[in-house]
Amino acid sequence: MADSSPLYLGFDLSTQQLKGIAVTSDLRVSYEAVFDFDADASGFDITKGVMTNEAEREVFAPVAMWLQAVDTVLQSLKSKGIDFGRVMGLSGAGQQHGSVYWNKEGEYALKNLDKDQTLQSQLDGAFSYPYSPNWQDASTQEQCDIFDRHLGDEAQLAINTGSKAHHRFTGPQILRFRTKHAEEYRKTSRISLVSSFLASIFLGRIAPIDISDVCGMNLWDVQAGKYNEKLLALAAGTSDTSHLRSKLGDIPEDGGGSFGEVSPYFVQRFGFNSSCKIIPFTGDNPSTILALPLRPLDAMVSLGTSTTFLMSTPHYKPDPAVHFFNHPTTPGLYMFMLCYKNGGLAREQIRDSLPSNLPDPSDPWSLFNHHATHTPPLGCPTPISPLKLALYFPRPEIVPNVPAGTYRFTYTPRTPTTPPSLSTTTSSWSLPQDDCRAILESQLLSLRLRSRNIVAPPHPNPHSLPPQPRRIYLVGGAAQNPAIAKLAGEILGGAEGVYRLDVGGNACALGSAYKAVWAVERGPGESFESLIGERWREEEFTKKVAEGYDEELYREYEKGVEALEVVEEEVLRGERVEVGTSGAGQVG
Ligand SMILES: Nc1ncnc2c1ncn2[C@@H]1O[C@H](COP(=O)(O)OP(=O)(O)O)[C@@H](O)[C@H]1O
Ligand SMILES: O=C(CO)[C@@H](O)[C@H](O)COP(=O)(O)O
Repeated sequence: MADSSPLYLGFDLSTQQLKGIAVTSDLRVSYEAVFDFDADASGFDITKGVMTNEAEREVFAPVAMWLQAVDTVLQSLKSKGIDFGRVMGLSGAGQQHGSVYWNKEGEYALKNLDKDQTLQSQLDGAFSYPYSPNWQDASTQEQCDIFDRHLGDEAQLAINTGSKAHHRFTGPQILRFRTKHAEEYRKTSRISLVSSFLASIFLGRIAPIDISDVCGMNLWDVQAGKYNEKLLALAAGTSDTSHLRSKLGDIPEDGGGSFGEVSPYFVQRFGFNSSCKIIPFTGDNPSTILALPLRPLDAMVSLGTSTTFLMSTPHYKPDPAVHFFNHPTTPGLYMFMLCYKNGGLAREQIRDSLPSNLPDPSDPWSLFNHHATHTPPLGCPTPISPLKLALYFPRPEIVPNVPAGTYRFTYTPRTPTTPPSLSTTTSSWSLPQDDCRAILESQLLSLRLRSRNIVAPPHPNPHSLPPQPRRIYLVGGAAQNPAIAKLAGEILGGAEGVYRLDVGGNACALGSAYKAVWAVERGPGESFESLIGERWREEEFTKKVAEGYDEELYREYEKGVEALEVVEEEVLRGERVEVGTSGAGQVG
């Protein structure tokens, strides 16, 4: 007899792919499909999922490509045998901050889709602007300066909206769009985030922006739970904010409340159950923390195109160096985040600079990993050698906010009798092999430096350990890499070890599918943590991939944290630094 038990779908519209995943009520993955933009999209001049205009530091993606991806991922799930009639709820996630500009005709077209035609062919003209600014965009420094000043200073903006102004945040992006593309802005009837854009496609009308993802705009007053009128007026260019407000729409507070049933287009074209509920789609990072019942002091490190460090916390401690968002499901909780632009692609660049003879021809990372694990910590062959530390930023970085470049240093830590010294000479470096450990170290040391306050446990510290996460969960493409897992434990600690989510697929899409399970099956007042926590099987769904805290190494890396602070100050000062995009010898 055919299986008629419920299924729940989750999607992840990230930088390089659209992923779809189906899970059962007991949280097991039953179907998965991926559409890789570079490999599978046709008709778009993209690289790594995006287009660029270097002159203006713009990075953007064609919206029509995402429509092509939705059709294809659904076809692919169907060809794998999924019965969409079993799907009782669906949710999803989008790369954060990106905005989609709809026109009036688009809103009409969305409500009147013909089952015999593709989404792309029917919605190609639905947008007043065909591109979505990508989170890697760095074109809005001028607008960020204005945003940071608007409430007083960047600390005040962070207190109000959870973050200081960032290039990629939607408020500064809308301000630039309104002035640079005035005619397109005038023709814009609605503005979606990437997450609410994807929800709109499934809903057949414009879906509201989600309560967590709205915090990635520099427009939402997190504690007041409403748009900040002054910031809205700044983005709108007028004290009458009603037009921008209606373009953005209202924000429902309940991350689990249904928007309504799936659009008839999907019922007729793919055989969806007409009572399948559309659950608010959130940002890819908020969705990632829903891939497991994360406890306070557990941390997730997402190693995708970007690197993000994520925690769920009841404490709102905004600061210009970090981000706070509303938690996607649970009022009273927040998501703490650090985000770096130069994650996976920067690591790939170093991997690709190595000779091509791999120790394991089936693993393109094998030589990189060999060097990363056979180079001593901080590149120090003896306890008295200077440390090697470098920043690798093929794109302008977020934290610290510095231009693209490779910045290599040697550093001698302070002693009781001598001051520290920093040098830009790289004569002691063996290149490119020393870069392999150095890139992982500087990326992880930055996470340690900036999460110090948030991982500090309440007193008294039960383990008497230095501040560090309890468990570290690695997710994203590079979570498969054993060298990265090992160094994550050595540098970040992890009192209970380093784990990888082992449910298959992709944590972000999985988190969305779990959100749909919770939203549809929850009892009155039942929290996400409680429902998912009861069905979760930690031993089966996760795998320990590294030991975590090692007292000696952890202490050793305190020198690395000290060195990183000095190096970042130096690079921010920019006095002795020549900026380039790759290669050795670009520093002073
Ligand atoms: N074994 C590996 N070691 C290191 N990096 C890897 C490995 N496998 C995949 N990656 C990296 O993962 C990245 C893609 O991760 P993914 O989470 O799918 O990205 P996104 O969600 O940003 O599209 C790629 O940039 C690739 O370099
Ligand atoms: O900008 C951020 C978070 O603030 C990024 O994390 C994006 O949300 C996209 O991430 P990936 O495509 O790497 O998953």
